[in-house]
Amino acid sequence: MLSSLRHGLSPLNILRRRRLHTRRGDLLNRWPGWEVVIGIEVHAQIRSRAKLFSDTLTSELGQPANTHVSAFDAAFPGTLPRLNHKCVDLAVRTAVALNSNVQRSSSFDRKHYFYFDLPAGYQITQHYAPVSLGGYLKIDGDIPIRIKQIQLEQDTAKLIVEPRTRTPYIDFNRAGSALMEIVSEPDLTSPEEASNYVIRLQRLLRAIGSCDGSMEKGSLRCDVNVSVNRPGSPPGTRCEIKNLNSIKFMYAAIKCEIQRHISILNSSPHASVPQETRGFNEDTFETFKLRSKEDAPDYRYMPDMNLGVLRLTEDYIQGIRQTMPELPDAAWVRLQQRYSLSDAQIAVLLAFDSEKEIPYDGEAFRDGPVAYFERVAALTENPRVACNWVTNELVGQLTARRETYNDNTVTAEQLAELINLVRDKILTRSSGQQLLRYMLDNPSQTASPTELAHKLDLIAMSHSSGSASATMVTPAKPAADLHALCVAAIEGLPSEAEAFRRGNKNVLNKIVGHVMRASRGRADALAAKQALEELLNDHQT
Ligand SMILES: Nc1ncnc2c1ncn2[C@@H]1O[C@H](COP(=O)(O)OP(=O)(O)OP(=O)(O)O)[C@@H](O)[C@H]1O
Ligand SMILES: [Mg+2]
Ligand SMILES: [Mg+2]
Repeated sequence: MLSSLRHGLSPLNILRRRRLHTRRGDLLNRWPGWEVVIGIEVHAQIRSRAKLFSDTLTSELGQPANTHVSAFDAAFPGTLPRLNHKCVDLAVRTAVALNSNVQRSSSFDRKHYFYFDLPAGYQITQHYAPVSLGGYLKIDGDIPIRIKQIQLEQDTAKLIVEPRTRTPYIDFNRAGSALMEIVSEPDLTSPEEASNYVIRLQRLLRAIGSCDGSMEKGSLRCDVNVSVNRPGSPPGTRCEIKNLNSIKFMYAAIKCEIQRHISILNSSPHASVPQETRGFNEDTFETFKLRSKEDAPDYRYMPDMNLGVLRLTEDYIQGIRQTMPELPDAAWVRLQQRYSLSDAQIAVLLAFDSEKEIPYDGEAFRDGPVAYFERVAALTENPRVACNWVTNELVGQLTARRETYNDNTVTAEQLAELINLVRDKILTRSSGQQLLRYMLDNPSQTASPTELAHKLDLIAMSHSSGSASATMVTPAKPAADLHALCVAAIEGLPSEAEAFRRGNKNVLNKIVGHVMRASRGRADALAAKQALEELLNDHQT
């Protein structure tokens, strides 16, 4: 423990680290006698308004087909590419966030293949000299997964096959949009780590605004390379599973592929896994062969002579470095240290934060949930309580309404005032929740929660007139109300009252429940309990 502390690890980190290492070990035991090696190529669509080499606007999913196409995107003869620097900015931003070495000079190459989705017959990519080399992304806190390179490339058109007539249709909206291919080294050792890597990468890309990270919308797609080997032997032959578009499918595909490799290798001492490119069948949850290494296309890579060398100055790279926002790992540490939030609270808050809208072309972000929480925390006394209101109540209610943070209409000032009303016992927690619901239903940036609480008759009943509620505001209904409700409850439940008087103290909860229901949540359970006890005991004497 001491030596770990000397290395700057908190006891919590040590625990987490131990758990991880045992977990890594446990996972290895799942396939006894085998080691698993995984490397992932992530294709991330760059969040830019214009495409990579034309000034056509990029499209959102669901926009009418073939409405975002320029002559260049459709490969009309005589059209020339012109590099969109906003895309370069965002790729460099990504490289910096991944601790990768941005190359002072890089270039573009043509990768040839013939398919309906590629009008020019080649894709412009960075084969020989990518924009960035090396780097790493930490998963599970402290396991670095090395990045091999980041390259810029064009996206293809979209092929849509009409299932009934099997007629292929092509939508060129996506053709020529900018992608970053982020290639990892083969450092991942289990499907869990692979999922974790992609989730972390997704979060990072969203935090810096270079990609919206949505696998559902196809803005983030993964090719996963899997091999297995005996411990101590060199890595086995990799198979690449193409185009996985959800974490769930990626996880299943890797598991299935590991088992397939192991059963091939177990089938005879001389068996070997053939190198293949495979697909994943989302219905059977199995991978299937697309092509073998022998029939792998010859891409005939060659430099694209229409594009010069991309040269970046040190000043430019430094400029991007200086505009980096806070990254998720740093935010985690800050939230922990400044506000003493629990791991669970931070996890929810950061997950919620990733719901914020991603601006285009690296424009400034609007404040997200973390900044919102911090404003609420500054106006209230207890950050943990503030965080609970943001993560449980606000997130909970927005989720129940099928909304996200971007739909939230309650200002930080309003939520803080509401929290303080509950803190001062002017509102019970349940009335606070009701008030929040009302405020979401009736958006108004100027409404005062205190006034609304009066208007809606939500002010807490208190058994003592000297309570905070009496000093802060004039309760619409005085403490007498609670008294009256307690009297009514005792009258309404005579046998329970009798049981209590005979010494059955548990029955009091039932009477309290009655009062709480009758008060529509305005009564404080503890105050009701005390008032009932006083009444029942008084009557006894
Ligand atoms: N033995 C192995 N087992 C699993 N993954 C591996 C192994 N060797 C390499 N990889 C991974 O395979 C991926 C190779 O990607 P890379 O883009 O370099 O080449 P490629 O797949 O041949 O090219 P393309 O971009 O045309 O698909 C990397 O993520 C790398 O980490
Ligand atoms: Mg690749
Ligand atoms: Mg590949």
